[in-house]
Amino acid sequence: MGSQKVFGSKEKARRKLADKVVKSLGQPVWLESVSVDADGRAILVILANPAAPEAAEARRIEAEGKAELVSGVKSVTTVLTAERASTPAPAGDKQIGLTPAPKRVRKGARLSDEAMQQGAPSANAAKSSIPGISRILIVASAKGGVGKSTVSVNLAAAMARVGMKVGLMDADIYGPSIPTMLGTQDAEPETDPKTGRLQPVEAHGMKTLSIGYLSDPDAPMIWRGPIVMSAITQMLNDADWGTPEDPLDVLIIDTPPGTGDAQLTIAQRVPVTAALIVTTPQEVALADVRRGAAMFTKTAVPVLGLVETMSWFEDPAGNRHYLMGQGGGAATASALGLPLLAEVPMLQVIREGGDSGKPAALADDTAGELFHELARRVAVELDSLVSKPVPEIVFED
Ligand SMILES: Nc1ncnc2c1ncn2[C@@H]1O[C@H](COP(=O)(O)OP(=O)(O)OP(=O)(O)O)[C@@H](O)[C@H]1O
Repeated sequence: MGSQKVFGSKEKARRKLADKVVKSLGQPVWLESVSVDADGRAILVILANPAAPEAAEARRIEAEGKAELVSGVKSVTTVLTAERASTPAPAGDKQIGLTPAPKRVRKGARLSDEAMQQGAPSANAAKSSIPGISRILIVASAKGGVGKSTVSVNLAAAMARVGMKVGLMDADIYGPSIPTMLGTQDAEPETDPKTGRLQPVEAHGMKTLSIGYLSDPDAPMIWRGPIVMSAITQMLNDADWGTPEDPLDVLIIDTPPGTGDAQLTIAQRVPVTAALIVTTPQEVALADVRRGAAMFTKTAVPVLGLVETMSWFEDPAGNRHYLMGQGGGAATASALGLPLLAEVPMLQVIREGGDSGKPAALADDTAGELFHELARRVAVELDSLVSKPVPEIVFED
C-alpha cells in the first residue's frame, strides 16, 4: 500500500495534506519530512538528539498532538532520526546506549520508499550481518499482554534444550519481563575489562540481555526512538553473543507490543532474518495483526507465521473452553497467507513458569512438548530462509 507509487490527483491531495501538517507544526527546524500515505496516515520524521531523550519526547508529543488535529489526517506516526552532531550522554544517565548512527532521511524523501528501506535488510539478505549471530528472529504482537514474552522465552528455552546456541534479547521497553521469566532479575551483565563489551547473562542454556537489567524496574519507561535504538544497538553490536567462528544459531528478540515507531525502527535498523507474530484468538482484530504483518513486508522482513496463545482452557474433565473465541488465529493466518505455527492453550504451568523464572518449555509435559514442536517448526522455517542449515539438531518426538 504505502510503497506503491501513486500518481495523479490523489498524490497531489496527499502532498497538500502533508503541507497542511507542516504548516500546522509551524515548520520547526527539527521536522525532517512529512508524508501522507493512501490511508491518510501522516508520517513525521523528526530530528532528535540521542543524548536528550526528554527533548525528543517533547518534540514528538507536540508534533503528534498538532498533526492529529489537521482535518484529513486519520492517524499519525512519528519516526525519530538522529541529529547529525549528537553530544555525548550526560554522565550518570542510565542509558546503556552509545550514539546510534542511523542514516538521515533526505529532505523531501517519501518515507514509504526511502526511510522504510533505511537499514532494512534486502529481501534476499536473509542472513544476519552481525558477526557472532547467524540469524535474528523478532517476536512481535499487535497488542500488549497477549503472551509475546512467554512465547519468546519458551521458544528460546526449547531451542536451547535441544542444543541450539540461542540468545534472547529483551527489547520490550515498556515492560521488560524476560529477567523475571528467566529468574535473572538480580543479574547485572558484566563488561569485559579489556574489550569493554557486554557479557550476556547465562540462563537455562541461553544467553540473554534485557533493558530490564539496566534500568530500575520501578522507574517509568520513557525510552523511545533514538534511545531505544541506542540500547538495542549496543545490546546487538557491543555484546559477546558469539564469535564469527562460533556464532549463535539464532538470536530471538522480544520486541515491544504494537506496530508503532519503536517496532518500525527495530524492523528497519536491525538485520532481521524473520519475524514471528503472536496473537490471542479474540485479538482477531485482524486489522491489527494485518498492520503488523504489513509493516514487516514494507521493511522486507519475512514473517514466518503466527502463534496463537491462550487458545483454550481445558477443565479437569478434559473439556476445552474457548474463553477468548475459537479459530481466530487460524482465520487470521489464512487471511494473511501465513502458517499458524502453534496454538498454545492457557496452562497454569506456563503462567507459573513465567512467574518462577523456570520456563515451562523445560518440563516433560504438555507444555514442554508444545514448545518443542513450535521450536522445531520455527527452526525449519528459519532454515528455509538461510542456506546454512541449523546445525546437527535433531527434533524427535
Ligand atoms: N498460554 C498461557 N497460559 C497461561 N498463562 C499465560 C499464557 N501465555 C501468557 N500467559 C501469562 O499472561 C501474562 C502476560 O504474558 P506475557 O508477559 O508473555 O505477554 P506480553 O504480550 O509479552 O505482554 P507485554 O505487552 O507486557 O509485553 C503473563 O502473566 C503470562 O504468564
